[in-house]
Amino acid sequence: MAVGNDSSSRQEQPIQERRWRGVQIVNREHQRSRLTRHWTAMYIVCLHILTTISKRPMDDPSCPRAPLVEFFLERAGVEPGSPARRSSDKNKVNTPLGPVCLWVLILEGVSLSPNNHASPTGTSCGFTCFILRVSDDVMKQTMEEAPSVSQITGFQMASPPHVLLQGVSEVLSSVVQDVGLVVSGSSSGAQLLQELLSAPWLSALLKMYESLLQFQRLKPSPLLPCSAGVSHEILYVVSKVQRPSAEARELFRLLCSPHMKALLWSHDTVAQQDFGPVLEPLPEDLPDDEEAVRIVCLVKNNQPLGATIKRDEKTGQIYIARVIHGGLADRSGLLNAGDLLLEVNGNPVSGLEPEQVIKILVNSQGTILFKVVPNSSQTCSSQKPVYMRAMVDYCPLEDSSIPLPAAGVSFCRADVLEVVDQSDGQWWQARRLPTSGSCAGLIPSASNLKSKQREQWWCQPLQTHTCIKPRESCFSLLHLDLNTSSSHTFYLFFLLLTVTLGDSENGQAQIDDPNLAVELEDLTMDEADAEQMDKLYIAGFRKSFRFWRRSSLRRRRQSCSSCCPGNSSLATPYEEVTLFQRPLQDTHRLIVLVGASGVGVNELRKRLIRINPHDSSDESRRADRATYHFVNRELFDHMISNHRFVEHGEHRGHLYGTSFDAIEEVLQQGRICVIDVEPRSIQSLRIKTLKPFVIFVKVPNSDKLRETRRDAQILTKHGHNRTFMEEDFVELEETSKLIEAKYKQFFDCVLVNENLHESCLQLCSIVQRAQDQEHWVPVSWTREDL
Ligand SMILES: Nc1ncnc2c1ncn2[C@@H]1O[C@H](COP(=O)(O)OP(=O)(O)OP(=O)(O)O)[C@@H](O)[C@H]1O
Repeated sequence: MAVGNDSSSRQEQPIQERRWRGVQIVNREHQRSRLTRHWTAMYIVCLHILTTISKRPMDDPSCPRAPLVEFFLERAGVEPGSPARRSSDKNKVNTPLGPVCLWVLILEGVSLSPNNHASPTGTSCGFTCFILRVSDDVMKQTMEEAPSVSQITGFQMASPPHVLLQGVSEVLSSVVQDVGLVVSGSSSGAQLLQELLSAPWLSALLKMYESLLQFQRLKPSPLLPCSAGVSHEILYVVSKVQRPSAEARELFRLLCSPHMKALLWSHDTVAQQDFGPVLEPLPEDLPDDEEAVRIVCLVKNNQPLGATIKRDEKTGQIYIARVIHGGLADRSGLLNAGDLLLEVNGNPVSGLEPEQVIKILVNSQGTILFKVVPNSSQTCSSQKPVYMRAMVDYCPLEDSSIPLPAAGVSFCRADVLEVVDQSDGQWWQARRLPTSGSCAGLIPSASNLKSKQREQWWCQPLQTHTCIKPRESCFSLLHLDLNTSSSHTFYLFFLLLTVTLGDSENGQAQIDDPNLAVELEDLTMDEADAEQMDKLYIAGFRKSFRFWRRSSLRRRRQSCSSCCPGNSSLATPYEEVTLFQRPLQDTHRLIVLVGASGVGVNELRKRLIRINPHDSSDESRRADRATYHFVNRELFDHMISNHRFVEHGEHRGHLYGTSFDAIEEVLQQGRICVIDVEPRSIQSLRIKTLKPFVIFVKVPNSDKLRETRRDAQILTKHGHNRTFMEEDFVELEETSKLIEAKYKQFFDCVLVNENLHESCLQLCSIVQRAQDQEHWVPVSWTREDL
């Protein structure tokens, strides 16, 4: 250690003597006691300063510690940059520079261990307090009783024995011993002492001491934390101002308010806490294949844990089977599928049945501690959500195979599901839209759902298949066709109804699309035949077609498509969908109306046409007359075999149909095409080029139905109109229910036809929204490659 500047005498004199040469002159008794008092006073001054400022950071330029350290080191004869300045140097404490080093250590926030080992723990606060206390005792002794060196030496004996503080006592006693030695030694340092006492640094120190004492008096506690202390300082300063400004007064008022005081106090209290747990560093020689165990602590609240477990039947070990997206376990980010579960709340779980583990979990209160071995092959699953339209209904509570019924998501047909995880082949994780919470749930995967449906189908009691027609009726149908094939009266009836909407007749409805089309009906056949047919049949075609539909629907009421595993809902339990909004330059979406016969589909469509604002145009005139295409039987058959009909049928020997070509033609003209079809035809219309928007016209409740249709006319099975009877209402309600039950998954919108006028306005608005707003459509309609 380099000490002092006196290089010439350094060789001969012991370090101790050189260090304390300034006090070696004092050898008389009175001088000794005076000296002792002064040194003690200096100690007290310094220790007060240290106590006050020891909480301030060393690199704070406003902190007086740095110059203080410099000062003490200089006085001690330590050269700048010498090892003595490194406070963490353990060996410096017991050297003759002990007191200086002690100060330096304290100044730099270093505490001493009982073995005088300096360690940079930064917890010197209590330590300096102790010194202050001891120093007060010392001051009392020295100033009032003028104690001798030996008395001072003895203070450490009087101090409370405290193992942690012994090191401090020893250091202090060594200082006193040093002083005692130099005092008893022969020296002529009176002059030096005088210089020392009259030195400007000492007066500066005393001034600091006084200021600090004043500051100390302002503070409620010697360890007042920072911001509260600053606030007190400000208050003190403001209170001394003669004529405080309005801002100063406001500041004073604010700082005096109990809320602000409490806030600052809370801040300081929290800021002083050391919240981070100090963990042992990992041993460096840890083998690479060492299994790291993770301790996961979750606080149980009202929501479920959001994870399922499984047992490896071979090893008996319990694994996390899946973590539910958005659930408690998922949000913690600490539990993953495939993690090996070792303990739950200290209970080893290996070998237990999953039910037993669940019991432990259920019985746990508050905090649950898991000990897991993380799944090393865990791949970060960042699956993009996929949106699926449910084509079937599902209720987890009725499904005994679901791993966690409480985590199951129930859904009905037409619901859109946000599928967030498909990593498990059997159980996906999804949210039903619009979602109410962030937590996903379990739904059966498509393959799982299909196999469930198949199982269900096989379990059903054997039923007569109404879909299989007796041979006889097939022949009779054929007979009919053959009968009529010889004549020219085989007609293809293109029924296309398209409307242009705008100001309604009474000005209540408006759709600003001039392209919304009118009813379009064309007749194509030989001029002469066409003229003849026009006279004979046009008035009846529409009615006949409706009648055919009506009777065919009745025949199919007992459809067995639901009991056949090959039907569409079994083939695709989910349909992937995406949000789609028609680009302005694209053709309009086809509007499809479906509903039970007699519910008012025809009436609504007709009214839709009538509120067409372009009444001066050709289109409105054409709206009043049907347009038919007449073709010969050969072409009709050809079109059937090429699936060019949306639907086709026969009534009284005539063949009718609605063709795709005609629909596309209307759409290509930039018009909106509105058609009404049998519900079973919806599926054939669901193609990319048409992008149909399906509106289900539903019956109102029983009372309203009977009330509103009191004067309405219904088409009977004999083909004539009459007022509604009770049996018609019953049939209408039943059919409506059946259609909804069977085709709900295809409906984009449901319109309850209660009040005719209001329903019509609603329909206008729905048609407009279908064209202008975003809706879920099958992804296949939006993909370029398909
Ligand atoms: N909301 C309503 N209030 C009162 N009467 C209505 C309402 N909707 C329709 N009607 C009347 O009910 C009768 C049957 O309506 P419409 O002919 O439109 O039925 P439909 O569904 O087209 O049946 P079909 O296909 O068998 O012709 C008509 O007289 C019609 O005016």
